This record gives sequence, structure tokens and C-alpha cells, in this order.
Amino acid sequence: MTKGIEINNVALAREGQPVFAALSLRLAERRIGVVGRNGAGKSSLIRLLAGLMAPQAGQVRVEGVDVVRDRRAALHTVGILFQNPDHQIIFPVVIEEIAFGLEQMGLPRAEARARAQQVLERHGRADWAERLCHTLSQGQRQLLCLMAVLAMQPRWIFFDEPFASLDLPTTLAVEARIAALDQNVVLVTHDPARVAGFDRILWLEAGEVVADGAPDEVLPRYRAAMEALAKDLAC
Ligand SMILES: Nc1ncnc2c1ncn2[C@@H]1O[C@H](COP(=O)(O)OP(=O)(O)OP(=O)(O)O)[C@@H](O)[C@H]1O
Repeated sequence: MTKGIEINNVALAREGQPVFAALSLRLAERRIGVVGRNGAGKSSLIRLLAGLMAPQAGQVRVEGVDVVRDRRAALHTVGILFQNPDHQIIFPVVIEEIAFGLEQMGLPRAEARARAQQVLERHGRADWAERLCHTLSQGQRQLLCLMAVLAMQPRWIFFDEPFASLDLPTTLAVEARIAALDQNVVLVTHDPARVAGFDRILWLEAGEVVADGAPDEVLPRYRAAMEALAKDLAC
């Protein structure tokens, strides 16, 4: 039985500017999409959920784990994929990148590498082990980041704009890969089409949830609001 995600009265400011005032949410669906305009707080929300930012007030618990304070338990619980894989990859060689998280979890080096190799094999990428990360394409680097996260077997995975700067075939491949994941997913996107088949949509504006419900309910309203805004843009 999943406890899901509990966000209780969270306040967050970045560089002194308030992002969330008193955000409370319960999330337990398998596929949750987060939409909203630039600066709405989408990335801040999933960074909070991943424990990468500490709220100034309130609590975030994922499957009962305080993901900010209990970093070791967080590694088993949450994984995050940044928009740009180059902001995530820290090692020059593929196998090192995947093994790193496992070492952080306490596995001895040799075991971490053996497990990383198994993850590569499971994804049909055994031949990537000794490749230099920078020689992979953008879509391939994104897959590398996903494999590094999956190696740690978290229960939730958070995606920040995973389709930005991918061509259409790669977008569709990434979409299918995400759909096939066993994990619960929270996915941030500007593009409503990418989350139309999800279980629940949160629409954020200026740090507030302005709509929360099934895609059929929320996305047409979101699209209409964005189209109305587009008419007023001078570009
Ligand atoms: N690195 C940062 N330092 C300080 N403030 C930031 C930083 N990143 C974002 N912010 C601010 O936090 C607020 C929320 O931004 P956030 O990136 O979470 O929104 P977003 O909905 O993900 O936007 P986008 O779609 O542009 O990525 C905005 O006011 C933004 O200016």
C-alpha cells in the first residue's frame, strides 16, 4: 500500500522571492503531470519532492521518508531527471555515472559496477559501459541519466521537461519509455499533449495550484487560457 507524497503547508522562497506560501497536496497516482507557465514553480515543486531544496516551513514526505533530512533513504525513494542531462552527468565514463548512485547507497565499488553493468544490459546498452558520456547524443545522455536513476530502484521518479530539445522521434521514444516505467511518475511539461493520458494533472500558476484533476477536466482549460494569453503577446 503506497503512502504516496504528502506536502504539508510548505513555504519556499528562492533568493528571497516567495515561490510557495502554504502549499499542501497529497499525491498517490501513478502518473501525475504538472503544467504551467514559466516561473510558475513547477521545477521548484519537483526539486522539493526530490529533497534537493529544503522548504522554509512545512514538510515534504515521500512514502513516509523525509527526503530532505534522510538522504540515504531518499536515494531508494525518489529520483529526479533534470531538463538538461548535462546538468546531471558528473562522470566522464558511462559505467562510472551509473555506479556512482549505488556507491552513494553504500555498495562496494565492484558490486556497484557489476549492478551498473546489469542495468546497461537490461536496457540493451551493454556496449555503452566504457563510452565517454559526451560522445552520446542528447537523447542517449537522457537515457543514461534515467538508467542511473533506475539503478537505485526508487519508488517515484520526477521528470523536469524531459522532451525539451528532443526531436519528434526521440520525444516519442522517451514518452514510451516513461509510460513503461513501474515507478510512480511526476512529470513537468509545458506541452499538454505529453500528459493527456496521465491519471492526474496539476496546473500551477505563481506558486498556486489553480486546477487539479483529470486531464480531460484540466487540460482543455489550460490550453484555452494559454491561447488567450497568446493573443495578448506582442511577439
Ligand atoms: N536558481 C534560481 N534561483 C533563484 N530563483 C529561482 C531559480 N530558479 C527559479 N527561480 C524562481 O523561482 C520561481 C519558480 O521558478 P521555477 O523554475 O520553479 O518555475 P517553472 O514553472 O519550473 O518555470 P520554467 O517553466 O521556466 O522552468 C520563479 O520566480 C523563478 O524566477
